Amino acid sequence: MMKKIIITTGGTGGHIYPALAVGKKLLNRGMEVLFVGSSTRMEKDLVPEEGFKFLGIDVYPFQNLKKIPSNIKAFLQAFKIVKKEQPDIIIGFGNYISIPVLLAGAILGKKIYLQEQNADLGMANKLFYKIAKKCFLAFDTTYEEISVKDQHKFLVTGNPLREDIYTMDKDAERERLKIGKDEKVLLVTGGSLGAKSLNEAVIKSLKDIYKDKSIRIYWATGDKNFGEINEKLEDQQIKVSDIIKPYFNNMINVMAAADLVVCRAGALTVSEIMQLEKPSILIPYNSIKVGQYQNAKILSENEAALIYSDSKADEAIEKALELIKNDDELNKMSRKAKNLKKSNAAEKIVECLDIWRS
Ligand SMILES: CC(=O)N[C@H]1[C@@H](OP(=O)(O)OP(=O)(O)OC[C@H]2O[C@@H](n3ccc(=O)[nH]c3=O)[C@H](O)[C@@H]2O)O[C@H](CO)[C@@H](O)[C@@H]1O
Repeated sequence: MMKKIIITTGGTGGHIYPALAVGKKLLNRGMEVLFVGSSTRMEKDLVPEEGFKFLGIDVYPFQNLKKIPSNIKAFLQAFKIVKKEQPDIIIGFGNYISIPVLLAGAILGKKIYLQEQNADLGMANKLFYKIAKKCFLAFDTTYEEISVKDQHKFLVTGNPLREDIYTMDKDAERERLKIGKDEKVLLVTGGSLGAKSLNEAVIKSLKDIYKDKSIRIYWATGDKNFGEINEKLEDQQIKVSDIIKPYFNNMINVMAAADLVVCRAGALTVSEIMQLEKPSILIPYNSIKVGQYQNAKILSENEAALIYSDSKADEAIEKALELIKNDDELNKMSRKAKNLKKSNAAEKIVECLDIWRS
């Protein structure tokens, strides 16, 4: 009989893309896959666009006490879904959004698996790993921090990335983007939501960057800031073209073509940097809650990246413009990033799931 898997996740690209990567592997191997996420956030569009069945529940961050009634409702919605669908397993990809389905799954005695994208275990995964069959980790450092008695619950696989990244070639992508032989590509990205401080720093230097014909910038601004940025650039008489966009659907291709990446330290971006062997300058989002500094440290402690604080975003851009001209240093950083990569995580995760016996 066809096995059924519920995947639960949402909120940001960093939680959704790895879930989609695993979902696709499962579909290809003949499994039935159902996604459950928030009815209001990115996953409600992203997941169906990728051809998956999606059910939305009305879940909100648990710190928001006003939302308690709504979250009770979300749990009841999740309970109904799990009871009706009778999945063989449930896989949670972190975020508060995954909590109602995982809780329902636990009560109904379902096999639970987890995936943690970040260096530090997030709240949802901390809550559930003890009852899970396995929690798949992106980074070795996370495993090393876990108490010895719990380590058997964890397996380091790397982050599941979009499949095409594993065959991506820098020269081919540069050709496709019509990048000249002597042109240096600087990619600036604030993650799936954009980064205000980073955007402001870029605006300040954009005229200089444009003047320097040897540098081509690709800049993902995020949706929120794009309108405002557009106005500011118009004031400076800079034309927004296809290299400055709120969001790049072809981010992996642009990153493959890049010589240097300046970005936040979301876990997926960090894993993509490793996979594509890119030197980077990281400006972690400065909320302790999301743990981006810990992600950034993995690259910087291995000399593959430099870290700047949010308040030093201007300096980070200045440094980027200097570093991008230093091939020796870029090559060295690239080699260090290469040492950290862990390929084919989705495949490894799927192999470990207890669904292959009839
Ligand atoms: C503010 C916040 O809560 N951030 C969290 C969120 O990050 P967030 O979703 O911002 O960041 P990630 O770097 O993990 O993932 C972003 C993903 O979106 C893609 N992308 C991004 C921009 C773009 O224009 N096009 C595009 O395709 C990237 O290639 C990447 O695959 O989830 C991550 C994974 O749990 C966490 O590490 C972050 O701390």
